[in-house]
Amino acid sequence: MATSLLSQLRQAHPLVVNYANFVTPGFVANGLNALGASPIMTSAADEATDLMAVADALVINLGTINESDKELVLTLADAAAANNRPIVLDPVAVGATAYRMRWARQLLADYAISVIRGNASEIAALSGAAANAKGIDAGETAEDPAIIAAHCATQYDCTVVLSGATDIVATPGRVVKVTGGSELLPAVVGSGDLLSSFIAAFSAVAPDLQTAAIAACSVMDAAAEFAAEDLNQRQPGTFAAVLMDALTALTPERVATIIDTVEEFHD
Ligand SMILES: Nc1ncnc2c1ncn2[C@@H]1O[C@H](COP(=O)(O)OP(=O)(O)OP(=O)(O)O)[C@@H](O)[C@H]1O
Ligand SMILES: Cc1ncsc1CCO
Ligand SMILES: [Mg+2]
Repeated sequence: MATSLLSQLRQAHPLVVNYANFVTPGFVANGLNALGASPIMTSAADEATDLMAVADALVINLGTINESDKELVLTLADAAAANNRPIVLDPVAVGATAYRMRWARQLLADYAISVIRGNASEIAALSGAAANAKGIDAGETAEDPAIIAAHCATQYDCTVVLSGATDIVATPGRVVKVTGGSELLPAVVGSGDLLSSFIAAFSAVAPDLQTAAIAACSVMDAAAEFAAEDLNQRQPGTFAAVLMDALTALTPERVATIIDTVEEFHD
C-alpha cells in the first residue's frame, strides 16, 4: 500500500505549502523534494490565498509561531478549507507554554484539522494527559502511547500520529503501529517536522488520511534504515545528508520489505 502510494506521489508531485518554523525549513524542503513532492514555504499573508488555490495540502508547524504571523496562518487555513485541502498540524512543544497551547487549541477549534503529528509529550499534552517534556523532545508519558493517541484522535475527531520508536497512527476507533526506522532519526532536529510534511504530501494521493499517515511513517522509517546502514549513533550530521540520498533512491519494493504494521481497535 505505502508501496504504490510512493509511485503515485512521485507521479503527482504534490505541492505542499509549509508554514514552517525558522529552525528546519531547509531540511524540510530538501526532504520533500527528495521524496518526490514539491515544497513551498511562505511568510506573506498577501499571497496565502493564491498559494492555497494551487496547493495540494498545508502544514502548520507551531515551532516558532508568533503573533505577527497570525494573519498569514489564519489566511492559509481559511484558504485550505475553502479549497478542501487537508491541514496537518505539528504542535511543536505544545505542552511547554500556555501560548503554544492556546494557538493549537484555537486552530483545532476553528478549523477541520486533518492530521495532528507530534511526539509523545506533545500528543499527551494536547489530550490533557500528564507529560514531563520541557522543550521539543518527547520526554516520558505515564500512559500507553497508543491509548493517548486514540484519545487524542477521538477528542479532536481527526487522524493523530504520535511519533517515536514506534509510530502510532490513530483515527477514531482504529490504531495502527508502524515499526522500523533508526535511532539516528530523533538525533536530527527536524525529522519530526519532515514527517509532518510527508503526511501532507501523501494526503494528496492516498484514499484517506490514515492511509496517508501510515505511508508517510513507513517511507520515513524505510529511508532511515537505508541511510543508517553504514553509520553509527555518533554520525547524525552525516545521517541527515544521507537521508536525503536514501529518500531519493527509495523504491516501493524496499519500503515493502522493511516495514511492519500492526492494527488494533480502540473504543
Ligand atoms: N527511538 C527511535 N527509534 C527510531 N525512530 C525514532 C525514534 N524516535 C523517533 N523516531 C522517528 O523519528 C522521526 C521524528 O519523530 P520524533 O518523535 O523524534 O519527532 P519530533 O520530536 O517532533 O522531532 P523534531 O521536533 O526534532 O522534528 C519519526 O519518523 C519517528 O518514527
Ligand atoms: C528546536 C526547535 N525550536 C522550535 S522549532 C524547532 C525544531 C523542531 O521542531
Ligand atoms: Mg517536533
